[in-house]
Order: sequence, then C-alpha cells, then structure tokens
Amino acid sequence: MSDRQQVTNSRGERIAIVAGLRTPFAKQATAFHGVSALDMGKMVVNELLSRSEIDPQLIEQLVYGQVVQMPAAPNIAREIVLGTGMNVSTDAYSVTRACATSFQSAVNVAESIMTGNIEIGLAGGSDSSSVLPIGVSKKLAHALVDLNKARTFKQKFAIARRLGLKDLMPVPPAVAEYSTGLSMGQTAEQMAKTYNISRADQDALAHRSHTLATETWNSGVLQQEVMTAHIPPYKQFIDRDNNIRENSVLESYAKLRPAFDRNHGTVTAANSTPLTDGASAIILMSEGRAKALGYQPIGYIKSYAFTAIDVWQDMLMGPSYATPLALKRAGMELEDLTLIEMHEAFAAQTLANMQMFGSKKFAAEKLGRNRAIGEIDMSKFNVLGGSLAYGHPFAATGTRLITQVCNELKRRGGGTGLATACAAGGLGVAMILEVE
Ligand SMILES: CC(=O)SCCNC(=O)CCNC(=O)[C@H](O)C(C)(C)COP(=O)(O)OP(=O)(O)OC[C@H]1O[C@@H](n2cnc3c(N)ncnc32)[C@H](O)[C@@H]1OP(=O)(O)O
Repeated sequence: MSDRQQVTNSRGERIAIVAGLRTPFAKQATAFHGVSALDMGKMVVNELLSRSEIDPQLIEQLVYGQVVQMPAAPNIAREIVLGTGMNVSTDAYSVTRACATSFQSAVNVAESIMTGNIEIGLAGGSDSSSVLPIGVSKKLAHALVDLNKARTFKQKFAIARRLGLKDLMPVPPAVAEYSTGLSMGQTAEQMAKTYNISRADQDALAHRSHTLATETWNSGVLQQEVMTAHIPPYKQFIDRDNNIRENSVLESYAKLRPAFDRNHGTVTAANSTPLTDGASAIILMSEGRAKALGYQPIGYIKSYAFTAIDVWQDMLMGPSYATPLALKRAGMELEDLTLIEMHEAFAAQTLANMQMFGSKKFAAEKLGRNRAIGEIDMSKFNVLGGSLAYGHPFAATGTRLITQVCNELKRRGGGTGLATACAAGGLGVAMILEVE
C-alpha cells in the first residue's frame, strides 16, 4: 500500500471546503443556558445555508455529531435536517469520536464524495454543557425498573426501602474516561508531571492564547466565520465568544488553586479549557461541483489520519501520533507547513505534545522514525489563539479548527495548514488543509 493518501474522487477532483461557520462559543450556563446542542446545531446549519446561498435541495448528506448525547434526539444529524429548511430526503446520520467528533463528520462526508456516492454534503458538531442528560444513581435506576414490575404495595414498599437519600441525588455526566474513571483534568495533571511542565509555562501558554484571541476578535476577521446567535425567545443574542479574557494579566493566573490535584497540581481553571456551549459546520463538495456552482472554496483536504493509544497514562497525546501520519500521507514534513493549529484541551497537554514533536527519542521509540516530527515554529503555531481562550464545545471544535485554518491561510496568501487534536479514549486526529 502506498504511504500517500489520495483525497480525490474518481475524476481526480479534490475535496473542497466551500464554507464554514460557527456560533460564538459560550461558557457553561451563560449565553446558551437552556439552549440544547440540537438547537445550536440547527442555528448554525440554517445560517450557513443562508450565507452560502446554496439551494438546500442540493445537499445530499449531513453528518453531524455531539459528545454529550441528548437521549431524546440520539440522531442529532437527522433532527437538524428535519428542523431546518433542508430537503427531507437528505441522508443524515450522527457520529461520535469525543473531541475529534467533527473531524470525523468532515471525513465521513469527504469519503462519501471520494467514493462518488455524493457530490455535496454538510458536516459539523455541536455540544451543550448547559443542557445535560442528568441521570440517576445506579441504585435508583435499578429500583425504578423493579418498581415498574412490582404488583403489590408491599413489594413496592420493600423496593423503596432499599434506597438511601444519596441514591436520590441527580447524577450529571462526567468529563471522564469510562474505562479508567480518570477525568480529562487528571490526565492533564499526569502529563504535566510526566513531561515536567511547569505551572509558569502552562499559564504563559494560556495567557498567549487569550491575548491572541482578543487581538483576532478586535481585528474583525472572525465575523466571517462566527454568526450572531439569537437566543430563544429572541430577546438576547451573543455575537462574540465569551470565555476570552480581553484583559488577560499573567500575574493573576498564578493566584488560582489547582483544579484537579488540590495539593500537588498545576492544572487550574485558567490553563484548562472551560466547559463550553457551541456549534459549528462546514459545506464540502467535489472540486468540480464547487466550480460548476460558482463557489470559490476556502480550502481543500490534502490528507488526514486518526490514531489511538492506551488510556491509563498521558492519553491526550493524539497530535504527536496523528500528525506524522497525516504528514506522511501528504508527502510533507512539519517544516513545509504554513500554519500549525493544535487543539488546546489543557496547556499541559498542548505543551507535552509540543515537546514530543521535537523529541528524537519519542520519534524513535513510539513512532519508529529516525528523526523527530519537528520543532514547532511559534510564529506558525495557534496564531489566532486556541481552545484555551475560545473554549471547547467538544463536538464543535473540529470544524471550528478546519474553518479557522483555511480562512487564516487564505489571508496569508495560501499554503498548507495542520489542524490536530487529542480526544478522550486515547484518540488523535490530524488533517492537512491546502489553500490557494
Ligand atoms: C480532548 C479534550 O479536549 S479533553 C478536555 C475536555 N474538557 C474538560 O475536561 C473541561 C475542563 N475544565 C473544567 O472542568 C472546568 O473549566 C474547571 C474545573 C477547570 C474550572 O471550572 P470552574 O471552577 O467552574 O471555573 P471558573 O470559570 O469558575 O473559574 C474559576 C476561577 O478562575 C478564574 N479564572 C479562570 N480563568 C482565568 C484566567 N485566565 N485568568 C485569571 N483568572 C481566571 C475565574 O475568574 C474564577 O475565579 P472566581 O472563582 O474568583 O470567580
């Protein structure tokens, strides 16, 4: 099998990203409090269809995802088709790949175009950390099923007596690994310790992210890719990400207590992504169809790769595994890239990956390469700020990164850009985008 990846359809046409859009990202329980992932998904898809002036009848497939599931609407993609002005016969299904979810939806649509099954599709993801599927304890769930089966009052009373007060408490979903029970923050703590990443370096990266994101918003370029979201019942709206600290002061970071290891930790609220609400989407087409319809694509997918490692130790290393594979598939080296965009789940996780990009030892032992992936040139790295500042609605981050990289490449006169992310489950993704 060739190392190179051919991201084209059978006519040799590339996979074009024609447009991308997102809602502003809002911290948990703020602007989007009470607005579900589905409602945010519908908002962004509606606005994207309208801004791109595409006839919705032309969209053959919608692949969409969410990480925190809505039990009432398990196939969010289909609900978006039915709840927007789309053609009811548009095929729609949902995917989940933790924080890499909308990379997966983008790849699924791209692969449908590559096989010739479709010419035009829509991909994206949405997550709400404010409208959550609050559950019940295992004991209460068990008792409720038994109560349903019980016939007599005596049987029902005996079941109810099995429950203590704490069994009645609601249980929110955990941002934790199912198989280890470790939260993402605890994994970031592991990584800070394994790779000797200081609190000062973590705080400095977070400060950089907030400073660059503020400059980016103030420059006016994000209006192109971020919509104004009107919040039902439409008395309020949000038109700018609200996690970004516009007057970020590095000294104030040092005052915060660690969030996940109170006594010995270095990971704090300031150097972690916050729990966030938001949605994003992109439109993909075969190059030929895009041209025929008169679209000027914002970018093309050159290569992509998904990888997986074990989950017990330092599992948020996805970029260090997926990036070399995507580069190899594109026939490129890190230094050939114009931009490098890495999802900042935590500053510790980002810095650990950056360190391993430059490590010959890591390359030899983990990747079987005789040279490091490459030192990261900071003038190319997360140049508009990253997830630490923008926030991270899990399933929406992938298509945010893809759109942001393409638009920034365009502003720089073209080139190639990497968008890469870690994800729960030890997963990693990297995608190389090219812009003319
Ligand atoms: C693959 C992946 O992406 S894995 C990542 C998945 N995502 C996660 O796991 C989410 C991780 N984040 C979290 O769980 C939460 O954001 C936490 C636990 C870190 C923090 O939660 P909270 O304590 O609710 O954060 P909150 O926003 O209230 O901030 C706490 C304090 O820090 C302060 N703070 C936050 N950021 C900054 C900053 N940049 N500078 C100065 N102070 C700050 C806040 O003002 C607040 O101060 P206050 O208590 O005086 O009001």
